[in-house]
Amino acid sequence: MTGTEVFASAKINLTLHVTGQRADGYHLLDSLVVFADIGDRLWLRMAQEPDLSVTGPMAAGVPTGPENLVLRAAALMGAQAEIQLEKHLPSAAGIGGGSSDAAAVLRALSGMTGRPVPDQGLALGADVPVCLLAQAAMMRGIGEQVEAVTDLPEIAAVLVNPGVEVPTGAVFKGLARKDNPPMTQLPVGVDLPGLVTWLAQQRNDLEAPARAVQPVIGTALDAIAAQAGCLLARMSGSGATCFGLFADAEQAQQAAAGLNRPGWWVRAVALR
Ligand SMILES: C[C@@](CO)(OP(=O)(O)O)[C@H](O)COP(=O)(O)OP(=O)(O)OC[C@H]1O[C@@H](n2ccc(N)nc2=O)[C@H](O)[C@@H]1O
Ligand SMILES: Nc1ncnc2c1ncn2[C@@H]1O[C@H](COP(=O)(O)OP(=O)(O)O)[C@@H](O)[C@H]1O
Repeated sequence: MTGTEVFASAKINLTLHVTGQRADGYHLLDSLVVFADIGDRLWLRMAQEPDLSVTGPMAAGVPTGPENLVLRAAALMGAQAEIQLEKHLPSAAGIGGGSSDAAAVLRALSGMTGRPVPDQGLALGADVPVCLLAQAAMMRGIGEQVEAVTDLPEIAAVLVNPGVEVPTGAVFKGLARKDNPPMTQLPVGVDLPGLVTWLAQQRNDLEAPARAVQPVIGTALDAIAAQAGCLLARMSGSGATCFGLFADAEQAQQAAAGLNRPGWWVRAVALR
């Protein structure tokens, strides 16, 4: 399909602290979010009726009806669009695939129609505002407070999804405590060693409940940590995708080769 092409990059929560819960059940977060140089590709154009086709290596199981977040994004913008979505990111994986797709459509349709995006797209999901920004950010509230972080170093990393889907709501429900401490202050102008030292003192509070739902997450984290040069291994979002950080792209690529297991999705990436 021809039309406007947009890119929806993978979102990675380098940290994810759950610091409270609102009366409506949504949790308060304190998270440092970055984006990878891999993602889904979309093409869209205005049409008489909404239409969606989903292709690509990770298309299996992705809804093609009006529940798909890209069609919900078009509806939120009051636009009729024909959309082709080429899925490269695993779904229900803690890397915001659907949210990033929705944000890419909101951004494109806002540009095409001149209409502002209502409420940063929060109605489509807590991860949509940060995906709309699509750059390193501190994310707070339930996800609606996003503040760009412009002085992070680029980080070589490997992403590993051990082939299981994790439903976000179930992981939040499994939290033992909802009132955990927030992140400590991120040092200004931090370099990679300083960032890794700081990250090692932060947490992903959803890791324990996600591992209870899918113990293979622990296997993935151990396998990443065992790769030569791995500086830090953590889970992103509500899982199951985990990441390892490395000093350079060559080490991340070697780690990716070492993590090749049947059914695992493994990619060497740059995070920024
Ligand atoms: C956990 C995070 C961290 O970035 O990432 P993912 O694991 O989805 O990638 C996000 O907060 C997920 O955002 P998103 O996937 O858009 O969530 P939503 O559709 O709004 O909510 C799905 C479910 O997660 C729970 N939820 C989500 C966000 C939040 N701040 N508190 C919650 O309790 C609610 O139970 C909700 O019903
Ligand atoms: N464009 C989309 N891409 C992937 N999943 C989608 C999309 N639209 C709706 N979904 C639904 O959203 C669920 C969560 O997918 P996703 O947004 O990738 O999760 P996460 O934010 O945990 O990575 C999927 O199981 C799928 O049914």
